[in-house]
Amino acid sequence: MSRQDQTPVGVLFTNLGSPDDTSTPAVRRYLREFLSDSRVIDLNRAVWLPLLYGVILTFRPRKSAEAYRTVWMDEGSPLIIYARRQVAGIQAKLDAQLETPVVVALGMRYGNPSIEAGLEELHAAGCKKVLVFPAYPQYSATTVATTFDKVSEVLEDWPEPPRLRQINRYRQDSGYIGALANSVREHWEAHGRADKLVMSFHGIPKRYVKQGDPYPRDCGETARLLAAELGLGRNDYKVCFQSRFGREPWLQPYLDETMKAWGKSDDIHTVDVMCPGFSSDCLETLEEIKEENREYFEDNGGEALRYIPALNDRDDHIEMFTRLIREELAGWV
Ligand SMILES: C=CC1=C(C)c2cc3[nH]c(cc4nc(cc5[nH]c(cc1n2)c(C)c5CCC(=O)O)C(CCC(=O)O)=C4C)c(C)c3C=C
Ligand SMILES: [Fe+2]
Ligand SMILES: [Fe+2]
Repeated sequence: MSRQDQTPVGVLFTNLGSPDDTSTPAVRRYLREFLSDSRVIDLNRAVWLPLLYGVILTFRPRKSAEAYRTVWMDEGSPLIIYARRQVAGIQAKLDAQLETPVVVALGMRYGNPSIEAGLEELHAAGCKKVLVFPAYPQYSATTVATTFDKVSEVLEDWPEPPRLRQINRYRQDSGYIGALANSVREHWEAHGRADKLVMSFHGIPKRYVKQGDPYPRDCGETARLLAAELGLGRNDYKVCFQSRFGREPWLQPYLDETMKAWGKSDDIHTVDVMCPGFSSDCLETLEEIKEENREYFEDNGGEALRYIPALNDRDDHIEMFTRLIREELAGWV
């Protein structure tokens, strides 16, 4: 049977998503969808919705839109641009490596292109089997589980949903750890080695961890494996958590407090910061780390904070994604 005659298998590649543009109304629409998700904000709706609509969606969109404008690229949101390049790169490698046709579609949990649009694209291509792959190395209910929830919600209305498989994390994958280590070594070759390496992960509320979210354990495992791969001692690096949102305690140590304290210290002059939990650069890396936290460190007396880019569309990153997908498709292709 020729390749064209075979039923294709689908891959729905997903990430968080971004606003459609950097206008305040577009950012409000995006934040409304994001922050209405009860996996992200689990507070009682009668308490949360008045706060969301009354306070947060009134004041935050304008401020966030300004921040998005500082990172926006010619073709749009960095997160979406890199995700599109990842999808194109994976598609090209799968086409070259497999006999069975595989179609890779992009779907964002919030905003566009949506998960619904991605699933419909795969349906239109004739896929009856779909692998859902959220591009988060560490599992959290706030990111991975909500992606699977959304897929189920969309498929509830379909007369014949596809058969599904899922990838729910890849925190320990040797190709992932290897690509992170390569990116650090290349940064060191180009800029020299700073006094400290910070591995900064997006935080979540501590309460979610008490309720069973394994996310910080996943972050710790990635950090330990990466440190071993780079031959780092306990004092050469530090794990921090960024992007705190709201009043309750989040995972600690907080990156911003650490950068302020290190800026004031006498023995730390330079810091390299990387974000292993972000498969693509985005607002939270390009604005919050490369701009905001660099200022916290340097304005408090630090010499230089150098940001190590996310793995984005590096070939070793695309290769790792492609291999993971092939492993997960065993028996289907
Ligand atoms: C990588 C993993 C992520 C986890 C875990 C996560 C949890 C989480 N996030 C918020 C609140 C916000 N996050 C925002 C942006 C944002 N978050 C992630 C990833 C994770 N979030 C990414 C990749 C991005 C960037 C999106 C982009 O378009 O570039 C924002 C929006 C931006 C802003 O207004 O500041 C909020 C808000 C919570 C509450 C949470 C867990 C409970
Ligand atoms: Fe977030
Ligand atoms: Fe942020």
